[in-house]
Amino acid sequence: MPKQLFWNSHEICQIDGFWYFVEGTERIAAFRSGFEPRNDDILLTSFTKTGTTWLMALCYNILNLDDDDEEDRLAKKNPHEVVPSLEINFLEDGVQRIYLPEAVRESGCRFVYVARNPKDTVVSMWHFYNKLLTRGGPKPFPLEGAVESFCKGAVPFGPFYEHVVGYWKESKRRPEEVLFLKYEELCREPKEQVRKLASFMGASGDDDEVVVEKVLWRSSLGRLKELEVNKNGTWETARAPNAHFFRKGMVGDWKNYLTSQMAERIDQLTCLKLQGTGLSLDD
Ligand SMILES: Nc1ncnc2c1ncn2[C@@H]1O[C@H](COP(=O)(O)OS(=O)(=O)O)[C@@H](OP(=O)(O)O)[C@H]1O
Repeated sequence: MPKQLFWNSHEICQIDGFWYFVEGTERIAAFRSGFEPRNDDILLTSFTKTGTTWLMALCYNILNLDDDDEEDRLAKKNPHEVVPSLEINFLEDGVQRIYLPEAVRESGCRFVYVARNPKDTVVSMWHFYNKLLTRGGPKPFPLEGAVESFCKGAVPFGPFYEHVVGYWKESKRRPEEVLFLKYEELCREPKEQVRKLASFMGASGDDDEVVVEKVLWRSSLGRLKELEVNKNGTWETARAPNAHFFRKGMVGDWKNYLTSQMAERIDQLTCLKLQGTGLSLDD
C-alpha cells in the first residue's frame, strides 16, 4: 500500500485510491470486505470537516424527537459516539467516511452525503488537525502546506474531489437512495433541508413546523458547543477532545485565512474537477 506522511506528522496509506490514517487500516479493510448492508439501513457519509457532526445530530434528533431532555443522548456524548450505536448507522466509529461507491451501487440501503465548499473545508481541517495532531503544540503546520496537500489529494479520506463527485453522481443516478446535502444550504435554508432529510429518512412530522424547529435547535452548533460534555469531554476512541468538533460553523470563513493565491489555486482545481458534473461547491 502506498504510504506517506500527512503534515510531517502522521502516516497515511492509500487503499483503492483513497488515503486513511495507518492506524485505521485494518478496520477499514475488514469493513470493505465484510460490509453487508441491510435494506433499511441509512448510512451517513461525508468527507472530513464538511458537516458530519451536524448531520449526525440532525439525524439523531429526527429519529428521537419524542425523547425528553433526560433521554437526549446528545446531551451526554459527542454525536460521533451516539450515532454509530443507532440502527441507522451500525458501523464502528470512523468508518462512515470510507469511500463506498461500489457498495452504494450494489446495496439496497440508503445514503445521506453532506458536502461543503472546499475552501472552508481546508480551513476547518487546518484548525482541527493542528489541534489534534500537534496536540496544541507551539508550531502549527502552515496553512500553505495544508492547501498543498489538500490539492494533491493526500489528506485523510482524500482526495476530496473524487470523494464528493462519486457520491454526487450516485445521487443523480439514484435519488431515492442517495440524498446529497450541502453544508451551505443547511445554513441558508435549514428548515427546507431538514424537511428533505426527514422525508428521505421516512420520519414522521417532517411537515410540522414545531418539529422541524425543535430538530434544528437541538442540533444547533450554539447549543451543542455549550454543553458540558462538548466543552470538557473527550471522545475516547478518537482520543480527541469533543470541543475540537465545534468551532465557528461559518460559511465563507476561509476569507479570514486563505491568501488570494491559495484561494485561486483551490478555485482553479475545483473548476477542473467539477467540470461537466453539474455540481457546484460554492460558499
Ligand atoms: N451542529 C453544528 N452545526 C453547524 N456546524 C457544525 C455543527 N457541529 C459542528 N459544526 C462545524 O462543522 C465543521 C466540522 O465538520 P465535521 O463535523 O464534518 O468534522 S469531523 O470530520 O466530523 O471531525 C466545523 O466547521 P468550522 O467551524 O468551519 O471548522 C464545525 O464547527
